[in-house]
Amino acid sequence: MGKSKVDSMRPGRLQLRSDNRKVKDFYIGASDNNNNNNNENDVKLRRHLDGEYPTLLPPNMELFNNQVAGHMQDGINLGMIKGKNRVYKPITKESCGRREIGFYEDITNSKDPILQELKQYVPKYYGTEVLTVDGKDVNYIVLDDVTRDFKEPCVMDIKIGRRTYDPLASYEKIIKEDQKYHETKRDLGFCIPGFQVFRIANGRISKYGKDYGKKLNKDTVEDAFKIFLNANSGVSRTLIMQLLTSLWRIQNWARKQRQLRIYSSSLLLVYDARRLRQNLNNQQQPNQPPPTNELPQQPTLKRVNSLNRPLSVAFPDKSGPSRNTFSGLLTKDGPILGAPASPTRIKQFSPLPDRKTAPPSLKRMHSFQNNYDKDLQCMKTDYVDILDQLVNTRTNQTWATVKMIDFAHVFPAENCEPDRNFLEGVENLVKIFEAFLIETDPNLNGISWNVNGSSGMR
Ligand SMILES: Nc1ncnc2c1ncn2[C@@H]1O[C@H](COP(=O)(O)OP(=O)(O)OP(=O)(O)O)[C@@H](O)[C@H]1O
Ligand SMILES: O=P(O)(O)O[C@@H]1[C@H](O)[C@H](O)[C@@H](OP(=O)(O)O)[C@H](OP(=O)(O)O)[C@H]1O
Repeated sequence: MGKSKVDSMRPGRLQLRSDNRKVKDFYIGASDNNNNNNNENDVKLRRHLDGEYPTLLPPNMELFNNQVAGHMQDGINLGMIKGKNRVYKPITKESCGRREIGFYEDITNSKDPILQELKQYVPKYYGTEVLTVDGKDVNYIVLDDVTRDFKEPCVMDIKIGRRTYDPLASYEKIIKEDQKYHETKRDLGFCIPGFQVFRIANGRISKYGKDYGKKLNKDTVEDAFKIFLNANSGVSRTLIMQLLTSLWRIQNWARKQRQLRIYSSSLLLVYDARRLRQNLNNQQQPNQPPPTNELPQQPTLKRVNSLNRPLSVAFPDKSGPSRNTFSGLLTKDGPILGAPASPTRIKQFSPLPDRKTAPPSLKRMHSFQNNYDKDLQCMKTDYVDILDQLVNTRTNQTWATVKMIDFAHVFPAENCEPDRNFLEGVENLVKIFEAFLIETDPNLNGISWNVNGSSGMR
């Protein structure tokens, strides 16, 4: 397929345009296909490993610690940089940069409903910016940091597709790509180039790189997911359900879309281990009676942790479309997405106290004024607590989500078929997470996950 054919514009189709903001001076990494200066790179790498190659970044910028895959800042390649709440992705290959910028700008401006829906599944795009790094001007794509709200961000990069090269790939590139992550790509249509997890037990971070991912196969991949989900500290069906809800939406979109071919892009699974820890702690202490010195009938917040309640209690994704909320109906072909559900709260509230049926403590008589002030103070504290939790409920309801990233190899479709290469990977991923949900449903078969991540009978 010729380049002009691939890049040609079609009415009503995604148009991949060239970027008119020129990069002043490309910083070419060692992994660039056109790059032959290996000696120079070896020297740079050695200097970097010896600590002699500090990266000079613009003020208020730092290397992005939560990057789990892709080209990393290592003295040879440029990696992701972080500014306030945003990440900066360097453009090191002109064609990849042009396609990725074209992709983000097209979905930003498009009126096509499919592309508009897609916006909800990708990080918000803030255009491009030239930054001076190590004395060189580099063009960066600026995106919302998907981990920005998380205290202990657990991040997994899952590269989608059995085929991870685009229609313009050279023969060498095709061979190189086909040899990597061979088993998981062949059997599952995706691979795991990297992930990081904050351990619930000790708060320490563990990072798993591409060497780990390249050894995985269809059986061991489950262990990788269980490590990522912190399964050895307990199973949070809330966590699985939140991730699955995002995955279902992406799957639903991928089943509908006909205009794009998405090669070598990733799904980024993210969650906050801090919130998982709270969730697991609450699960361990369900329905604890209130301390005896508390007012009876005090307004209480009951956290509903169990996912045994109807699946219609979907977890709305902050960025998710209300149109595509999970209807609660799960068929053999997957979930049915339906009309907007009424806003769902993870927490449920018991009725406010009926102060007319006042508890004994309210009837103390020695000083009306004294009692009144204390009671008022007590009520205020109660309501501040409720308000606080209500606010948190509204703003931080979702603490796990999935975003689509890396669009350097997106091409317009040449026929009206779905993108089977992309869809197949997403569907297999969904199946794995659905199986986790079923495996851990105490009402269905009483199976729980044991410490090393595999499942076993209780
Ligand atoms: N918007 C984002 N928010 C948070 N982290 C992100 C975001 N985009 C990318 N990342 C992090 O950076 C990593 C690399 O991103 P990306 O795949 O876009 O880069 P890349 O260098 O093109 O990768 P590759 O070498 O696979 O082509 C991801 O695995 C993820 O950890
Ligand atoms: O997971 P790995 O083993 O790091 O493999 C890399 C990964 O496939 C990247 O997507 C690719 O960059 P592009 O998407 O830009 O092609 C890079 O190609 P490269 O070596 O040609 O940079 C590969 O090396």
